[in-house]
Amino acid sequence: RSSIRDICGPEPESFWLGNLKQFFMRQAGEGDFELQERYGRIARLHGSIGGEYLWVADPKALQHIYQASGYNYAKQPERRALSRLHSGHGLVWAEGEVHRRQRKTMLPAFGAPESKALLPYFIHISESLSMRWKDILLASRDFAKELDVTEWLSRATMDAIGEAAFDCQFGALDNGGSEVLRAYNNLLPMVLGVPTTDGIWKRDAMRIFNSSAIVEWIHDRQTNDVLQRARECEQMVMKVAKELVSSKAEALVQGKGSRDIFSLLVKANAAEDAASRLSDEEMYAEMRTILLAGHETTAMALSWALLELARHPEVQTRLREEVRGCKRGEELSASALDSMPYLQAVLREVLRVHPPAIHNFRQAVRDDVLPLAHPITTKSGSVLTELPIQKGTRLILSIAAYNRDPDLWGSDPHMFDPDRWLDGRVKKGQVVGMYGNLLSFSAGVRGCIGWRFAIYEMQAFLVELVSNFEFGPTEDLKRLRREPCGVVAPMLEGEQAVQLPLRVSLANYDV
Ligand code: HEM
Repeated sequence: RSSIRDICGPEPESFWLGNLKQFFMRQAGEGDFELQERYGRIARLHGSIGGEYLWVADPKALQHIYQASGYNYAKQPERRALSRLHSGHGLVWAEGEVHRRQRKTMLPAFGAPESKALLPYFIHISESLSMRWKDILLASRDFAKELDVTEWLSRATMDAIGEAAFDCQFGALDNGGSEVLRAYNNLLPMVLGVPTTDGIWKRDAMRIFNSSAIVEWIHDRQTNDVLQRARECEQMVMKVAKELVSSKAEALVQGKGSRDIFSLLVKANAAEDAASRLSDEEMYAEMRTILLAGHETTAMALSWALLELARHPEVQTRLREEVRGCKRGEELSASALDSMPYLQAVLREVLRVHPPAIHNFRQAVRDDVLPLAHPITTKSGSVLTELPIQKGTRLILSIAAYNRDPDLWGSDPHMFDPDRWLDGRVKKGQVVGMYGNLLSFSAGVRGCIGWRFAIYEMQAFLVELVSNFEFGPTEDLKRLRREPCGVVAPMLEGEQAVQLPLRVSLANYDV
């Protein structure tokens, strides 16, 4: 018998989909916030055709799963199989020993000094974006224009990944980039898609095989538009990956190593003993992984940041004043960024309210007992301070709900208010997440390897854009939706494309 059958949760809407339609076919996080409101931090959800999930937002339980349990909570097999479609057998896909080996080789490229050394790349790309926008605004009637900022940020973060991760000029800002890069644009929303009843059912029903190898075998024999696009993308990027791996290896032999992520990875791999070294196939997969994991996530986080600045002009003005006061025309340095507390507070608040990924999906590898920070009362009336978990239990770890827990972030967790980070409202103590105790970068052995890279990149972009431009809302924002499609993407009601139209104008220099 399932150990979670006695846990409270909503009644299933249907046998075919359980609660999955009401949970997933909403704007990002709405299903989570409703469970949080009604059941607290632990709930049971019904999956398709009799399946079930344990939904977890309790900080102590999450800390146990992410931090203390190592590989005891593995990725769900059918989700791993999906990740193979967009990034191959690389780090996002790998489990257990294979993951440990891949991650050990990749870690040195993502350390604190290595990430800090990438700041000049990010400054350079953010200035290029700024110049493009200035050209557009200066040519417009009142130096203001409605721009789809997500489209621009997607291109800019693609160029940033190109330079900082691969030492390649992708040219996405200048000319939309090559065929490969255009294929990567919006790949996640395309492959994982805005949830539909059909899509949710098909994805969840794969659960019955309980094997990523079988689901991958099925994917390899299916044809549909999504799989076709994923395959084309793979073929295109593999060509580039092969060239890149051999040119980096050649540069290393000639002693011409560079500081980009991939050069460091090739170097670290060459230093490994033969048994733990990444194969060529794995290196190609890591390139695809970094391209995808490091591109859309940052573009979306920056988009939500500009949206919140547009909605909160007082935050925008205060941030601009701090940035201009600290920067004073000098080249931006990491220590200058550290001297901007409001910038740090704004960035943390954006990542708290708008985490680009809102769930992690896991499965218990063995029987376990979850400790709970907040006791729960079961359907039969027992009060539990810890929860037994049976091997095979499927869990939905809610980044969205944890990031809005009133016990951790203050009594108004749904409000965007950077001041909570400065006035003591944010609770200190139990550490679950890796940046500001947020779960936005996940945590533990599978936590985001690129989080420092992302933080430097986003800081560089925010400093450049806020000091030069003013952001305001547009009429279209009345139709704005936060769509969960691999990453949380802005879309407009009734339209399919990822987009965020904001009014952008030149910022006043007298302020
Ligand atoms: C705002 C930006 C970012 C956010 C919010 C973010 C978030 C995350 C999250 C939640 C995970 C865990 C996924 C899971 O376990 O299923 C993850 C993993 C990962 N991220 Fe990031 N990420 C960001 C930027 C980046 C960047 C810039 C890079 C690389 C340059 C990167 C590379 C990776 C990789 C390789 C993994 C897999 C780690 C592993 O499984 O060991 N991410 N990220």
